[in-house]
Amino acid sequence: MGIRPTSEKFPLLVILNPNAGKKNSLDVFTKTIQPALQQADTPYQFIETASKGFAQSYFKDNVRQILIDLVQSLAANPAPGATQPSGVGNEVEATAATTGPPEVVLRIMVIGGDGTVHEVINGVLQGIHGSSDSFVNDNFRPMVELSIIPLGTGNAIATSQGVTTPQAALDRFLGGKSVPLRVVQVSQRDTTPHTTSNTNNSDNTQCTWKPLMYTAVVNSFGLHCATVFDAEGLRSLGNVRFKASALKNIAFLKQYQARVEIFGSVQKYDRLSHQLVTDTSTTINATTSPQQEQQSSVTLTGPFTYLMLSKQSSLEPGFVPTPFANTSDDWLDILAVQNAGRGQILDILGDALKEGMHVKQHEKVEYYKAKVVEIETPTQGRLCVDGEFLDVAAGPEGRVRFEVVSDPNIQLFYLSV
Ligand SMILES: Nc1ncnc2c1ncn2[C@@H]1O[C@H](COP(=O)(O)OP(=O)(O)OP(=O)(O)O)[C@@H](O)[C@H]1O
Repeated sequence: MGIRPTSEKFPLLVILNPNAGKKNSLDVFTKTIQPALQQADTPYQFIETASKGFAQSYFKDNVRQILIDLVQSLAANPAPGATQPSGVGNEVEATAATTGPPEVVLRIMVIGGDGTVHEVINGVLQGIHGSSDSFVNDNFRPMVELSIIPLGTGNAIATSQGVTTPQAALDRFLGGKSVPLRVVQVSQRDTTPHTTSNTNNSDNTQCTWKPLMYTAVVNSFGLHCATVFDAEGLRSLGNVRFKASALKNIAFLKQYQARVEIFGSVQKYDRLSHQLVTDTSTTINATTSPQQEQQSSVTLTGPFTYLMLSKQSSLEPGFVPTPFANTSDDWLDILAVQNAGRGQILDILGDALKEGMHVKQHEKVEYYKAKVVEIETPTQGRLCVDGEFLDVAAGPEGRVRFEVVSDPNIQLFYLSV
């Protein structure tokens, strides 16, 4: 995919999905974003996605060269007082980086929705770590700063930061402030005996995990997953497609069989004190034995009506299913509703539309903050992972693991706020 920025074009890459949301992103870019960038004297390279998967492939194929160009450009023209960037892989000779980490910031403006952001994140990480020689390490660790212009349907990441219009997002970008954007690794049980050192022993046998992708928004099972799945086929309805799909799935409400296990540290929402309470018996510390680490701290046996594992508090303006979720913390927020009837789930979702009242009010709502969660379904099941779908095999071999990543070589992302 030919286009990539050259050093004189830095510091900004703009990637635009013309198919997102109301399909007006190109228009908004031309009328609002482009003039503002020109006025702010911000040079940029523009990339328009041509199809689903384009953004991911683009970054997978090009991010290495993009970073090399950026490092060379910074080395040739260092900002006054800036730390010199050190080398990337073998291509760039290490420069005299003697104090502090290299300050290499790759800025990417994403014009579209959460699906496009998901592709950018996964493409960047595949490009950096996909080949045998990952070139990001303690000596070279760039920041990847995302500025999201919310022109998708839900825009969960931007909405969770209180940004609901392109102009507000543009103002945040121009303001230059950013916070960490933490991602969740999604892995599936690897039944072939070899590879990763990432082990867990949830059923008392040695188990390895095959990383599948990273998510930054929401993973779900049950009603929410079915709603997103059916809404894909209703794209022609525009933004009301989620409501139409949700109503259909509530009318024909199903309960979804699964077993959910939370490992390690857990906080649970306590409806009496109205706060999150840490279960100290689950806290992992120096005295925790490997056996204790491998036992689940919480097990939910279902059946589930609604199950959501989220890094964002809001999925669209006003809809706040996981009100304590924080883009920048290292927790994964879990909303679990087991075996609820139609009236109960309507009440719960109605209150989630009132800025997250459901957590305070409904006995059927369980709310946790966790680090590692595993899901297993007794029959073939479907998970929604940032708007994509993962069909999982029945039983232990289809088990899926969600883990907020602590590896600094993965946690490269920042968000303009
Ligand atoms: N040029 C294109 N043509 C068709 N689909 C595209 C194109 N570029 C990207 N896509 C796909 O469009 C899908 C929807 O994009 P995106 O998520 O950005 O918008 P959305 O679904 O409207 O918003 P949100 O995810 O915030 O609800 C993504 O799966 C993305 O891969």
